[in-house]
Amino acid sequence: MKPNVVLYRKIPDDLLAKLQEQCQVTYFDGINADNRAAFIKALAEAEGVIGVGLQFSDELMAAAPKLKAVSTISVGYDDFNVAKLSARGIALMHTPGVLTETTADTIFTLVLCAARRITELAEKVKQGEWQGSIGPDWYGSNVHGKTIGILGMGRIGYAVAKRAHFGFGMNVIYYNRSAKPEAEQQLNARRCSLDELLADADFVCNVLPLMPETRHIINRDTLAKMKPSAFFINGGRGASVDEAALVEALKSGVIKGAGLDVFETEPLPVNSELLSLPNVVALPHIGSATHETRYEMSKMAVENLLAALKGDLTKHCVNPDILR
Ligand SMILES: NC(=O)c1ccc[n+]([C@@H]2O[C@H](COP(=O)([O-])OP(=O)(O)OC[C@H]3O[C@@H](n4cnc5c(N)ncnc54)[C@H](O)[C@@H]3O)[C@@H](O)[C@H]2O)c1
Ligand SMILES: O=C(O)[C@H](O)CO
Repeated sequence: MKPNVVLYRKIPDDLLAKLQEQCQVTYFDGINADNRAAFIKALAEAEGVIGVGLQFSDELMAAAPKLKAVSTISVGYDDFNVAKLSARGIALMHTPGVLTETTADTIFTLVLCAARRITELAEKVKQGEWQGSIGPDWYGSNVHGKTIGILGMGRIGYAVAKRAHFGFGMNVIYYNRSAKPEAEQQLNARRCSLDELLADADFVCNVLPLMPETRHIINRDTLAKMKPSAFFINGGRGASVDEAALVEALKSGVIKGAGLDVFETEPLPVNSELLSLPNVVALPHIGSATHETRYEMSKMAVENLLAALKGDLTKHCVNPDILR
C-alpha cells in the first residue's frame, strides 16, 4: 500500500505527479486558520510530511502518530525541533546546496543596495525628486575594496565571500564555529572572534542558522561594537537579530544602514518601524526565490521524502543517527 503523505506547499505539477506515483497525497495550498483543522486531521494518518513555512509545533507532532519522515523545502530547519523528531525516530530532510548560489546573489544584492542606497534613490527618481545635479546628500558608500565580515562561513557564507573577494576585491573576515581552510586558502579569508569581526567589518553579513546560540546574536551590545559607517546585512534568519535594538541603532546612527531579507515576524508587519527608515532595504524573504532554484528545491525535497520513507537517509538528512 502507498504511504500517506501530507503536502502543505504548492509544488510544480510534474513533481506532484512523481510524489503521487509512490504516495497517497493529501494536499494543502499553505496552512491558514481556515484549513488548519483539516490539516491536523490529515496528519493522523501521515507517514510523511512535506512543505515549508510552518512552525512544526508540539501540537502538530502529537497529531501525527504514524510519522516517519518530514521533508522541508528549505535548507534552514529551525521550524522543527530536531531533538523531539529524533526521539520519535522521525527523519528530518532538507535541501542544502541547490539554493546556495541564488541566495548568495540575493545577499550580495543587499550589500550593494544598502551601500549605494539603490531602493531609496530609485524611489526618489520615481517621485520626481531628481530635479538637478545630485550632491553629497544622495551619495552612497563604496563596496569594492572594503571589508566584509561573514557570520557563518558555511555553504552560503562561502558563496557570498567568493563574490566579495573575486568580484569586488574585498577583504574577507569570518566568524564560524570551526575554521574553514578552503575560504582561507582560496579567498584569503581570516577567521576571527565575533567582537573582532564587528569592530573591523564594513559589512557585517549574517548567514548563520537559527538555533539557541544564534538567537539575538545581533543585539544592542553587538551592534554597538560595529563601526558607525558599517552596514548590517541579514540573509540568515530574522530571529538572529533583536529587531528593536536594530531599529534603535539605525535611527541613532550607531550603524549606517541595513539590508534585510528576513525578519523576526514574517511577513514583516506593515507597521514595523523598519519600513519607515530610509537607511533600510527590506526584501520579502526572497533569498532562494527564483523559478529555477525553487524548482530544484522542490525536486530535492520530493526525492528526499521518497528516499526517507524507504529508509534511505544517506542524503540531506539532518538526523541520520536515528537509524543507529
Ligand atoms: N534568506 C533566505 O532565503 C535563506 C536561504 C537559504 C538559507 N538561509 C539561511 O542560511 C542558513 C545557512 O545556510 P547554509 O546552507 O550556508 O548552511 P551551512 O550549514 O552550510 O552553514 C552554516 C555555518 O554556520 C556555522 N555555525 C553554525 N552555528 C554556529 C554558531 N553557533 N557559531 C558560529 N558558527 C556557527 C556552521 O559551522 C556553518 O559553517 C540557513 O540555516 C538558513 O537559516 C536563508
Ligand atoms: O532556509 C531556506 O532554505 C530559505 O530560507 C527558504 O525558506
